[in-house]
Amino acid sequence: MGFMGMGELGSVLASLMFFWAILKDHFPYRLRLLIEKYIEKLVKFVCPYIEITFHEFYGDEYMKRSKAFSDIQNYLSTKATSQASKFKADVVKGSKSLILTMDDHEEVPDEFNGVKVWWVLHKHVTNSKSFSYYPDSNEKRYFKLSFHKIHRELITGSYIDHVIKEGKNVASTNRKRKLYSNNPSKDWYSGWKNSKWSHVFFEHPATFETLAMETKKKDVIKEDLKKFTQGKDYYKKIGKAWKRGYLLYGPPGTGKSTMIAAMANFLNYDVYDLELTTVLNNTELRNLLIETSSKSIVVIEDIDCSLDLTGQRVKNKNKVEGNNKQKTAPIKGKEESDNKSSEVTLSGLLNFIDGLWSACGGERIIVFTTNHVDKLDPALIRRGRMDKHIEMSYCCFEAFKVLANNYLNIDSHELYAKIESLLAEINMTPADVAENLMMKSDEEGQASLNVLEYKLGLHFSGVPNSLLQQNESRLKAKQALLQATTCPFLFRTQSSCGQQLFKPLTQPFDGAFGC
Ligand SMILES: Nc1ncnc2c1ncn2[C@@H]1O[C@H](COP(=O)(O)OP(=O)(O)OP(=O)(O)O)[C@@H](O)[C@H]1O
Ligand SMILES: [Mg+2]
Repeated sequence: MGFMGMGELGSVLASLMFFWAILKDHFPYRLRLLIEKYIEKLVKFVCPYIEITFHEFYGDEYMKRSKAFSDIQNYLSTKATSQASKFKADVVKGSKSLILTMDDHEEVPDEFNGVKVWWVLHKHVTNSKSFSYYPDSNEKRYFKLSFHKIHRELITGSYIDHVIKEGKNVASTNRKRKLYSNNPSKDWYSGWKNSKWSHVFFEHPATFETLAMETKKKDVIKEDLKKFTQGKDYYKKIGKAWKRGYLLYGPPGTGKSTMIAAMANFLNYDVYDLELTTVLNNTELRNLLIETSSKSIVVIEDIDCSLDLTGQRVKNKNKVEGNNKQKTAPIKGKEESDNKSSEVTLSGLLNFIDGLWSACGGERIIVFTTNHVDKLDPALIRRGRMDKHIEMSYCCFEAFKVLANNYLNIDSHELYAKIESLLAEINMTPADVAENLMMKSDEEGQASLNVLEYKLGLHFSGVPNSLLQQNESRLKAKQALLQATTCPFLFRTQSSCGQQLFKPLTQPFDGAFGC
């Protein structure tokens, strides 16, 4: 017999209970207890279903919201949309979108390993006059899970765990991610709460799809990240802390910071942007890192600039040898006005990377970026500390195609062959290419009104200074490339407008080159 078939019996019992609730005060106390005992037995006998309740709050005065309740709520929000007919829409703080949850008393069925269960959200209103910190303490909500008693083991053993785990997953994909930056230690205890990190919501749009890089290289990185996130048991088995270090290196404008944003978006992790120049010593560093949460990327940008990592060991050695009690000041040009020098050392950083900090569990990725990989102490970047070294290099043709697709929405163009050969010849960063392909929105607006203005909108940002130092033939090649990369923009604009608003430029203007 299905659960719904039990419905009639259930309603008979419910009516019985209803009348009992009205009449019970007229019965003597002992008789009342006896009747209640038999009613309970009767219910158990005719109804082979078990019910488990999960209350929203627990505790008497200092009520705490139950984590299990919110996990179940999240889990059921995915089921409710396909199964229930009445919903409640909620804007949950820190969540990306509106969350649909089942309405009160709405029943949502679910199935697990072929076993059917039913969830209902109930509301219980009490007339209690007791004082509580919870504003709506007279209204108590709880989920009721019903299932056949022959499945007791399966449901209590694995189904509830499954619900809680899935609920947590839903919460983590729904929540808005955060970008944290470390505060100077003098501000840590100034407010009413501990504030080592301050945060904003992380809304960087970069993804691996929009990242200009060879597809193969991107796939390797994505695979590596995926393996890491799924590797909890593996890391436990081999006795290593669950962390992974990446070193991104390459010239400015090759997409190192963009790659970090793409990683964070891919993994759905928070980002901790650690500014080492404001960290005074290793203890502060440790305190900061201990407060990072699991599922996060800790980023230290431009390590070669923020710490004199190469010289640190030598300096320390000199200090010991010369018995010099003076403090080393490894950070270059830092906080002179503050009159405090940072004592963060290479070994402090290494110890943390090596796993003392990671002992507080949770999956963490640490990313270092640098423009000068050759400047770094080999001890810092040896394998095992930085598990993966990723070179971000100048724009290759494949990367150019990604950018052209992002910015101009085109997959091919007659100029592509020319661009390909030019890119093989000269070094141009993806940032340079992107700048040339980008429509400047202000000018774009005016463009629809005035063709001449529109032409100015095509004006790309001049020739970089570094070019002037290059020899003449390379300069020419670069100019030709700038010209070629800009042309698809002209062509696209013509076709998308449906009519020829303007002819492709024939005259160079403002140092730029016409097609
Ligand atoms: N590989 C890339 N894919 C897509 N866009 C890129 C790429 N590289 C650079 N860009 C564009 O150039 C801009 C600058 O790139 P980004 O800040 O990531 O460079 P960087 O390598 O971190 O430079 P720096 O070393 O100066 O910090 C980005 O906003 C992005 O629009
Ligand atoms: Mg950067």
